[in-house]
Amino acid sequence: MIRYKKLGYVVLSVTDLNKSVDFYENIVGMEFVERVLDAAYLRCSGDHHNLILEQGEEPGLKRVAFELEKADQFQAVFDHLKKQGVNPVELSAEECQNLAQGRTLRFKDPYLGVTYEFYVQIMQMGTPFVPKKARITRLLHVVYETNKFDELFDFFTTVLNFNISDIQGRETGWAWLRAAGTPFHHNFALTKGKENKLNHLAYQAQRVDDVGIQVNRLKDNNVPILFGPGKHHPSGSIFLYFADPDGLTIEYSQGMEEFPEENPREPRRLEPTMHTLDEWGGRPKPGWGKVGKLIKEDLEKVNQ
Ligand SMILES: CC(C)C(=O)/C=C/C(C(=O)O)=C(/O)C(=O)O
Ligand SMILES: [Fe+2]
Repeated sequence: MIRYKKLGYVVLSVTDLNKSVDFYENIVGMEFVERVLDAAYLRCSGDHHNLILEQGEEPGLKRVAFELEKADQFQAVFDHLKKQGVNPVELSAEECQNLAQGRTLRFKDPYLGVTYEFYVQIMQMGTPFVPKKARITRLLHVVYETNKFDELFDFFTTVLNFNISDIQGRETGWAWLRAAGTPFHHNFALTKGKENKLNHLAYQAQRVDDVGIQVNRLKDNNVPILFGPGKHHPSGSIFLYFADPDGLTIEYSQGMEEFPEENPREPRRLEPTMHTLDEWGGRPKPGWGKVGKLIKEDLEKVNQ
């Protein structure tokens, strides 16, 4: 079965590339690596990229990329996805080189048509990532709102080998999932909704101080705070949500629960209360999770 090293990066479509590069570098705290035509690569680790921003018509999520645990698993994963009828496409050596990655495959989930990418051996930069602003340590998770909750839940847990960390039942369904091999409470989460859209992206903040520092940086730069600081009951993390230049919801998350590989705790069914949402009693602003199209990519263009 598939095992993962981490959630590696996402590709976002943004309406003003220059403005968004400035935001993700100087407000979120990533490091700009390079720009190739209408795409900008940024990092928050030793990897060549942990975020690709692409100039687009509307803001949204174009691709979610996971690094596989080991390079020698690539072919078995490709064959597994093919057997599951997911129709993976392997990128050409030239495409992979352009992406500064090793072997790379892409496929679409059969329900929302979002593009997923599994890759190995991303280029390691010559110098370590040194946070200039708040100490962010990784891209932590992606959360969708979807009206295909049950289908996606099954797809991630049975086909893609994601473990269930917690669920929240009934109409406000939530599921927090972790890719097999990774320790964090969730690197992917789903919430039931009327639409199919990106709810938010989260970066891990190293210390509580980094959340506090970010509150003041957002205020000093007139960046809208959408929710928090607060404390999420599911992962126990302290959170702070804010809007990027297009209104996409970005989260700083500190102190997320980590699961051991051996004998992890059982998933819980959490009560759908405001306490689950924020143990400190806060409420999200109307803009929270509002903006973020799930943008379908044309996989036929891969390798053209
Ligand atoms: C908004 C829901 C109900 C919630 O509680 C979210 C929890 C967490 C967490 O516990 O870390 C998230 O970060 C999340 O779902 O993204
Ligand atoms: Fe989150």
